[in-house]
Amino acid sequence: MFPDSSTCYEDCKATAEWLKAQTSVRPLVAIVCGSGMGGLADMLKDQVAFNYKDIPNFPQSTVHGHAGRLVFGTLKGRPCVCMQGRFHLYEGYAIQKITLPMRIFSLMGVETVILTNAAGGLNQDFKVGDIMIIKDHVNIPGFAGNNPLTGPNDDRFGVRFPCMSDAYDRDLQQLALDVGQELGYGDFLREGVYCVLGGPSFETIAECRMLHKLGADAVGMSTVHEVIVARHCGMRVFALSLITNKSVMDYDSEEKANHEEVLETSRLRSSQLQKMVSNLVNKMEPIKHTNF
Ligand SMILES: O=P(O)(O)O[C@H]1O[C@H](CO)[C@@H](O)[C@H]1O
Ligand SMILES: Nc1nc2[nH]cnc2c(=O)[nH]1
Repeated sequence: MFPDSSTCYEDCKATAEWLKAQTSVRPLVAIVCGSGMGGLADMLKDQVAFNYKDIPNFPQSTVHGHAGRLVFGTLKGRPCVCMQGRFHLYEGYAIQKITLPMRIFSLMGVETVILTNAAGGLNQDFKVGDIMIIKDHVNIPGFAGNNPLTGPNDDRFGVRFPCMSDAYDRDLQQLALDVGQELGYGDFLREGVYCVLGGPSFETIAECRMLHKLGADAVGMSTVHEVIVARHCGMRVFALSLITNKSVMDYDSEEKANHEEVLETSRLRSSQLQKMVSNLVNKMEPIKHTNF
């Protein structure tokens, strides 16, 4: 239940210092690539990349569609770091371990985190290929006490009881909507509530019906844990879901959720996702620094 020692402040600091010694890039923005969305990292210029296996204290990616590389570079002239592959609870890592990169990024000076994910569409108005800007979340593992902040609180990261009603930055949500409209994406741009489950099994029909009734528009197995830790460290958060499949809500349906469809939808939307994220990064106001 409690974090293991490899997730403590000193180890996060050691990894942040190790990375800072390997690259002169001082990222202000971190981008986390969802399943099949690793192409987002290709947008970075002057890349310096590390395999996760070479980074001290970093977990390894085990999921198809998550390459396991940390890529530094610039996007529209702004220093960024991109996780080409994230970690999920179902891979067997402690929840504190899968969120460790957020703390390392914070210690490196990152101010804004952009998270992307592939998700099933619970909202019946959503279509496969829709991009949903996340305005809120439902943390089902958290209901059972599986929260990444479980254990002793280290005040050097943040407060014991962080607020989550402002988890998703409203200005960035509006900016993303504007950017999407300008790009002509209005037909497939949505807003909604993301629900995280532990996975790796996809949902039953009864579970999908229940989650929809609870107020969730999309369901997945990631992001929320990272958001909680990023907010705990005081970073600004923007997140989006690509609706890669429609959640099965009907006993007459022949549809079956599967990871191949998830990856294929991500591939088909990769160019629009890249344009949206790069334009968002280009237009977002810096928090403290004025030199980018
Ligand atoms: O959330 P990301 O990493 O995009 O991955 C999503 O896609 C996988 C299922 O196909 C699950 O890991 C789910 O969480
Ligand atoms: N839990 C869950 N995760 C997903 N990731 C992509 N699609 C889905 C889905 O339908 N359910």
